[in-house]
Amino acid sequence: MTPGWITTTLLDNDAPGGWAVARSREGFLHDTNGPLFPREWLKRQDLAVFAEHGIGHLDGEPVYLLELNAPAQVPGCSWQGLRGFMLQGDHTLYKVLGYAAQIGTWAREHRFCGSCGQAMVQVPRERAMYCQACDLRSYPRISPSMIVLVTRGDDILLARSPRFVTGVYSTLAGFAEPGESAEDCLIREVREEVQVEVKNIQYMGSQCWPFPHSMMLGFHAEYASGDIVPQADEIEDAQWFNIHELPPLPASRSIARYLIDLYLARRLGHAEPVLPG
Ligand SMILES: NC(=O)C1=CN([C@@H]2O[C@H](COP(=O)(O)OP(=O)(O)OC[C@H]3O[C@@H](n4cnc5c(N)ncnc54)[C@H](O)[C@@H]3O)[C@@H](O)[C@H]2O)C=CC1
Ligand SMILES: [Mg+2]
Ligand SMILES: [Zn+2]
Repeated sequence: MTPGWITTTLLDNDAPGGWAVARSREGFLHDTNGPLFPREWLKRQDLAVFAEHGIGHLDGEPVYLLELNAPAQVPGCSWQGLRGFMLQGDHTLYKVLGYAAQIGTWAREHRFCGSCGQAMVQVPRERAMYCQACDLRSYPRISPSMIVLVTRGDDILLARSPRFVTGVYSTLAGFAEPGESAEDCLIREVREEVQVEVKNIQYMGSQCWPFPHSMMLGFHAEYASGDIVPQADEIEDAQWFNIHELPPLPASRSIARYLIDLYLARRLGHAEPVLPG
C-alpha cells in the first residue's frame, strides 16, 4: 500500500468497492465522517448521477467521483463548497476534492468536440477525451497564473479585489496570456493593476488552485519605481503596508499567504513557513 493521495490512475468503473465523493453545484456531500463515503453505499442513495470517474488512490484504496446533475437530500448529510474544505479540515482530503472538482468540471465541459461538435469519448488508460472524427484529444485544463509579493524594505504591496472578503488584502495575481513567460505576465499584471515597476524577480514556488483550474506560480519582486494607481474595476484599493501593521490577510493555506509569511519570517528572523502543495 502506498500511503497518501495518488492521482495518476484511471480506474475500472465496473469494479466494485472503494471510496466515493459526490459533487453537485452545491459542492461536496459530507457527513460527520467527512466527504468520503463507501462507494457501494453512496451508489445506493437516490442520486442523479451524471458521470462517474475513477480519480485515484487514497492510502491504497480506489477513490471515485460521482458527478451529480442536482444536489440530493441524503439523511445525515449536507453540502459544502470546495473553499470550505480548503479553509478547514484535512489537507489531503482537500487535495482529493480539488482534483475531483477539476476532473468533474473538465469532463462535463468536454463532452463534445470543440472542433466538429461530435460527442467525445473517454480514452482508455489516459485522462483525455477523444473525438474520433477529428482525432482530437482534450486533456484536463490548467490555467497558469502568476502571483507576486512586491516589497520595498519593511513595506509590502497588497491590494483588494472587490470580490475579496471585507477588509482582506492580498498579493497581486493574474492569468498568463498566450505568448508570455511567467515573468512577462508578472511585469504586465503589476503594471496594469497598480502602475508600479518591479525588479529582481525571484520564483518562490507553485500551488494548484482548483477554483476552477489555476496553477499558481509564486514570485517575489522588489519595487523599482512608480506610485500606486489602482486599476479601475479590478482593484478596489492597493497600499504599501508596513510588516508590523498588516491588514487581514488571505487564508493560511493559500500561496498568497505563504509568500507574505515567508517574507516576514526572513525579515524578522523567524522560522520559515512551509508551502502547502
Ligand atoms: N492561491 C492564492 O493565494 C491566490 C489565487 N488567486 C487566483 O489567481 C487567479 C488569477 O487571479 P485574478 O486576479 O483573478 O486574475 P486577473 O488579474 O487576470 O483578472 C481576472 C480576469 O481575467 C480573465 N480571466 C478569467 N479566467 C481566465 C483564464 N483562464 N485565462 C485568462 N484570463 C482569464 C477574466 O476577464 C477575469 O475577470 C484566479 O484563479 C485567482 O483565484 C488569486 C489570488 C490569490
Ligand atoms: Mg488580478
Ligand atoms: Zn471533432
